[in-house]
Amino acid sequence: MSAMTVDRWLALSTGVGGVLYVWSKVQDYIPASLRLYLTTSTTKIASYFSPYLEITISEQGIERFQRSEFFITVEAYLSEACARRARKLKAELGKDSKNLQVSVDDYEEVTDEFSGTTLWWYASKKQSSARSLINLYPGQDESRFYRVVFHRRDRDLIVNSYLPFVLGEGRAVAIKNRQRRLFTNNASSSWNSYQPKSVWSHVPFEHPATFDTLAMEPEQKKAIVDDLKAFKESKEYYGKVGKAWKRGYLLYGPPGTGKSTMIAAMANYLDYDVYDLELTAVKNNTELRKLFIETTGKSIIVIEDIDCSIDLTGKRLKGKKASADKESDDEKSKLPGELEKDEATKVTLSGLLNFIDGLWSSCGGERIIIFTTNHKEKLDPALIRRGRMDKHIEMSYCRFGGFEVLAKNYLDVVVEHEMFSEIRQLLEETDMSPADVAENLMPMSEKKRDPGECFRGLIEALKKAKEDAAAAKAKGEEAEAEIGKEKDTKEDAAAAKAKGEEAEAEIGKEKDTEKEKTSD
Ligand SMILES: Nc1ncnc2c1ncn2[C@@H]1O[C@H](COP(=O)(O)OP(=O)(O)OP(=O)(O)O)[C@@H](O)[C@H]1O
Ligand SMILES: [Mg+2]
Repeated sequence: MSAMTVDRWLALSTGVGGVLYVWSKVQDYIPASLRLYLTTSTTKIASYFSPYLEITISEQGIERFQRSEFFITVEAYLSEACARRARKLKAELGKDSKNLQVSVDDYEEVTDEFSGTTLWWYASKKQSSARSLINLYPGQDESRFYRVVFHRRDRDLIVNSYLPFVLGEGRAVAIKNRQRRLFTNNASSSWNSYQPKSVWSHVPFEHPATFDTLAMEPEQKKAIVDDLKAFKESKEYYGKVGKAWKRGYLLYGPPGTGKSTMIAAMANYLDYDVYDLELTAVKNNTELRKLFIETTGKSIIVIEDIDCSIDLTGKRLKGKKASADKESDDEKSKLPGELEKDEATKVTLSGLLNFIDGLWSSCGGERIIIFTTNHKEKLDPALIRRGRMDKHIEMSYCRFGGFEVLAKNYLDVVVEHEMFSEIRQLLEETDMSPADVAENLMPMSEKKRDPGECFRGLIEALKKAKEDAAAAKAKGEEAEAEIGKEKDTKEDAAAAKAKGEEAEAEIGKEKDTEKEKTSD
């Protein structure tokens, strides 16, 4: 069948393009009952004679006021794959309100090819059957849809291969075009049961950190990037071995060593959203589960300072048990409000473990979970064992490798500077966080952006930090010696006391023997 004949068929039988446009204009002047009759009758007659089938994808999602994911995906697919062939396009402000997104306009027909078959897509809208008196949003009364038309003989091909293909491609385009987001959990008092997504609020994620700007020893950095790359590309592998497609990282180290910066760099590298989970705002395990279920794939879920967020250590929990009696005495002295507060805060270690393993498996994949802590030793081993936290990354003080990155970032110094050898030496001997080193390399005024000046300042700061550390160490040793001395004195006193008691007992015994003798 020639393209002309097909077009005529389509115009006659399915009412595409211009026909629909004219219909949309005149239908408001026709009484509703007649309009319905005309629509259904023409559709019935047309479909009886037509060798073509059509599939409609409606914009209305399952939830009220929610757009169907399939509709959004088709929109993304068409704007990428077919918009070039359309003559009528529409432009909207896309992500971060900076980019223009161009898509196919309503009533404009575009063709697509798949496995040697031609299909026709067009977008249109129909009046919603339930008209309301008050419209809160523009266009609320209209329901938009996409319709694809194809020959009957291609039914299986379209349903089983083409539509899944459109779904896959559309998702990839939607992810590429989306504005990445940083989510934070809302307090449960503000959750809305009609809007499941209300458990998280979000802002655009625009952290500029990348692995290029992260100060770290190059080999360690490369190992992390390789690990992330392998994870991203291992969908099939995870499926083959029967594991959920997720990975856990524990970032530990002193303050200011770049743990939060590393998370931002990871998100930028993987092109993922970030869910920053504030555990102290979560009342119990049920809330935790709900929060998790509302996260999407291609995301990093972060719990910062895990040791401070929740009482997680086995030791502390055991200690709690032992002192249960004492606690119940304490509770008596608590105010009613305080008791309620304790009752409400019930996220437990096992709840958190379920959050990490149990639900992961049933909620789709491509998620990374990251815990950060300043004190790895305080964490329960169950929480950070391999399989839960697959990779433990130590973020440590700045050494020369990290410094070189900072010198390049902050001062554009890429070649060896005369002061580098002294800085290298000092960095090996002194523990200074990358945050502090960076502070010294960041001149506040444009005029002072002289590398030599900044490096001199850094050397001074490093020397001072070294002296301070030595002084603190000396003080610590002194204090230890003092404690040792006290200990010795105490031990001596205890020994003398014991000796005295022994001697007394001896004298007592002797006296008793003498008494026995005189009584004999
Ligand atoms: N390794 C690093 N590379 C680049 N910049 C860093 C690095 N570490 C720290 N910084 C700088 O110092 C600042 C603080 O770092 P960051 O918040 O990542 O530290 P942190 O380890 O998360 O600290 P905390 O334990 O207090 O949360 C950042 O804004 C960043 O500019
Ligand atoms: Mg941090």
